[in-house]
Amino acid sequence: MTTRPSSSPAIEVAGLRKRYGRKQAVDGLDLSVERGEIVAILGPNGAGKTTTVEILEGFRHRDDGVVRVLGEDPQTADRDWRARIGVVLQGTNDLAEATVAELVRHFARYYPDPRDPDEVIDAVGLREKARVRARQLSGGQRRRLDVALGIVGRPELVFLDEPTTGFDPQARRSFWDLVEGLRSDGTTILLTTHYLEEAERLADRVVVVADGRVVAEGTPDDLGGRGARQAVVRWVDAGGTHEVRTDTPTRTVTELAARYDEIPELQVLRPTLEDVYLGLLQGAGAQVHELQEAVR
Ligand SMILES: Nc1ncnc2c1ncn2[C@@H]1O[C@H](COP(=O)(O)OP(=O)(O)OP(=O)(O)O)[C@@H](O)[C@H]1O
Repeated sequence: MTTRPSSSPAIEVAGLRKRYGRKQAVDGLDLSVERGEIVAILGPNGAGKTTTVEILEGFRHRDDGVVRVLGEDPQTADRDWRARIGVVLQGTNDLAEATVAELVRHFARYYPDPRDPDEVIDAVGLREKARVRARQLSGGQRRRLDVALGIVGRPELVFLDEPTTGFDPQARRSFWDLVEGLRSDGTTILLTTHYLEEAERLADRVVVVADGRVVAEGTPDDLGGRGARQAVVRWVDAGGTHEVRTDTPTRTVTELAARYDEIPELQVLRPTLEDVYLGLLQGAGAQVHELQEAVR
């Protein structure tokens, strides 16, 4: 095993490609994740997120591109490497007869320096269910068990593919607290999600993927570039509806207040991450369309 300085990125991907038959699922994807960083991959259904994550986990072979995960190529990495990675598998069906506590303890034994299984069960909110068989858990509880099994080995890097799908709002919030806890332990996390609120709450950086490529990236506040989150001041008078985009909405409103006794139908709106994200996808769709037109 080659050892690399721990200052090298946790994940480095350049020009990643993967095709299934005629479907180009991943089409020249570049990605870098620093140690200790939490990165969220957002993208519509079929964008190539799961394929990318499975390649990084070493479960799928790529067609092309360079991939380094904790300094190793996942395609050829050994068991020591695998012990440093936390993979949250979806459904442990073959072990469904075992209880939650048995499963977490069993998985812990595979690792050289595992977390305390009871603490992990507490952290994922399954203390009350510790003696319950896996097959008797609800969908959301099952998912939390999957997460427990993914983190009990104290991995340096955790992959979470749509971790809170099927969670009720309370379970989602406690899961977010769990991820915050992993962050403070210095764990690097790559997660995919369809919940913008989840990305906004957890991620240091958001990467938007569409058609197998990165179309935008940035912190949740900066995504879409300067201006994407500018406030919109809107009001209506005899001349119709007026809109001003501005970084200084207070100043705009103060100026308007001098003009009107009461500013008619005043609204100050700030685009959410969701607005920015949907705008980016529209932009990406338009670019792909132009490309297809150009090829015809
Ligand atoms: N094993 C497979 N065989 C053939 N096509 C596949 C296979 N896995 C994925 N695909 C196709 O590749 C594309 C990318 O799929 P992928 O699951 O990576 O997307 P995703 O971004 O994770 O989507 P979702 O948000 O729905 O989970 C899709 O068009 C999908 O239908």
